[in-house]
Amino acid sequence: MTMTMSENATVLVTGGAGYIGSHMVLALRDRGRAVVVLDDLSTGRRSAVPDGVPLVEGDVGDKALLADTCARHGIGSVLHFAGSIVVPESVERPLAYYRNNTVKSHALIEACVEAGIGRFIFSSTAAVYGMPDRLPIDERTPLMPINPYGSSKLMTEWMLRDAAAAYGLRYVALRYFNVAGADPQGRSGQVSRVASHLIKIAAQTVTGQRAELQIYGDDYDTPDGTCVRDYIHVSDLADAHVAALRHLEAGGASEVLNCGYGRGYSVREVLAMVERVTGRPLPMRIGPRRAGDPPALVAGVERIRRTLDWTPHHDDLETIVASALAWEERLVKED
Ligand SMILES: NC(=O)c1ccc[n+]([C@@H]2O[C@H](COP(=O)([O-])OP(=O)(O)OC[C@H]3O[C@@H](n4cnc5c(N)ncnc54)[C@H](O)[C@@H]3O)[C@@H](O)[C@H]2O)c1
Ligand SMILES: O=c1ccn([C@@H]2O[C@H](COP(=O)(O)OP(=O)(O)O[C@H]3O[C@H](CO)[C@@H](O)[C@H](O)[C@H]3O)[C@@H](O)[C@H]2O)c(=O)[nH]1
Repeated sequence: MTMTMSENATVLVTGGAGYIGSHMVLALRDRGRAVVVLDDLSTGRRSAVPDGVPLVEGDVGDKALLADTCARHGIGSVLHFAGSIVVPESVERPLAYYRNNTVKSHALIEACVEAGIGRFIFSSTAAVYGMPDRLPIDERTPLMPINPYGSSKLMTEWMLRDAAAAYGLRYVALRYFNVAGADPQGRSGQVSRVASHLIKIAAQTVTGQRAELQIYGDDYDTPDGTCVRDYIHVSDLADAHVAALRHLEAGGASEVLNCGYGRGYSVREVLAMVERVTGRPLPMRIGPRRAGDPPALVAGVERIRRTLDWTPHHDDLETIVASALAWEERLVKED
């Protein structure tokens, strides 16, 4: 397949040494695209950036570095993953979250406008919806984040909306639901030890790094009393970004799109799958509810299916869980 001019331009992936960003780099490289990573390695790892991919080690809020990087590498599109992601930490340190997620995104968007970079893809989150009472959650659902993390992301969506109107930038904001799993070829996965995500914690428990797992509440108004989430495989999520990039490169309009499968699994269902994959009981107990957990979050996916040429390939809880466990086992062996 021949590439168009815009497909020849290098893609800047901020946060490309992190969990989702590293899968993004793989997805782009697998398609022969030129990629540069900008990451301060605060939670990411140098080893997550494949050989041959330039890593600019620095801060996404550093405008001089951004201008230099964009000019030096001939950047045509920016995929913005860099940020702080731990919801309870955002409650304790809100200003740090607004600085890292909102203020630094402002610097990046401004640098793109100044450099004439017209395509931008942003990692947003289902946390912008807060506690919606109707499922599935479509993109017209009122935006009422209930924590600074969600607010910091929503403010970035708004900056993009307004910058697009004023300066002609085109963007896609993808509101991820629950991202999980690892590269099917075992090239990357979730590396951070300070994990709060259910499937990562289950994998740490299976590999003996934790004695047991706690279910945060079994008295929710859901079929089995535990919270329901829409788990999307990280490689399908990366492919959705590739589709979003193609959409923008083909001249498509700015879009805000949910990114999930449109199906929910309860915490108990996820843990039962972990037990099925390992063939062993998982040490667990019921604990109190975790503050700020909505009972159920399931993506309305009509808009993304209509807008992007995106076909998920790993829409299967067993695949998600098995790939996360395989990655965790590999991490433990390496240590
Ligand atoms: N993991 C999820 O379930 C989930 C859900 C919704 C949205 N998101 C969003 O996806 C993005 C990636 O999340 P992740 O799970 O890969 O997290 P991660 O912590 O693994 O990756 C974030 C990366 O950004 C880098 N970074 C952070 N601040 C930076 C800065 N100021 N300058 C340069 N680099 C910086 C980190 O070193 C890390 O490599 C985030 O923006 C997050 O808000 C994640
Ligand atoms: O040890 C654990 C960890 C989690 N859970 C539960 O598992 C569910 C999923 O939790 P988690 O994996 O932490 O994800 P969420 O809290 O749903 O948040 C994720 O998904 C959101 C979008 O849905 C994103 O905005 C967030 O960034 C991302 O962390 C929740 O009901 C938790 O209470 C447990 O019961 N025990």
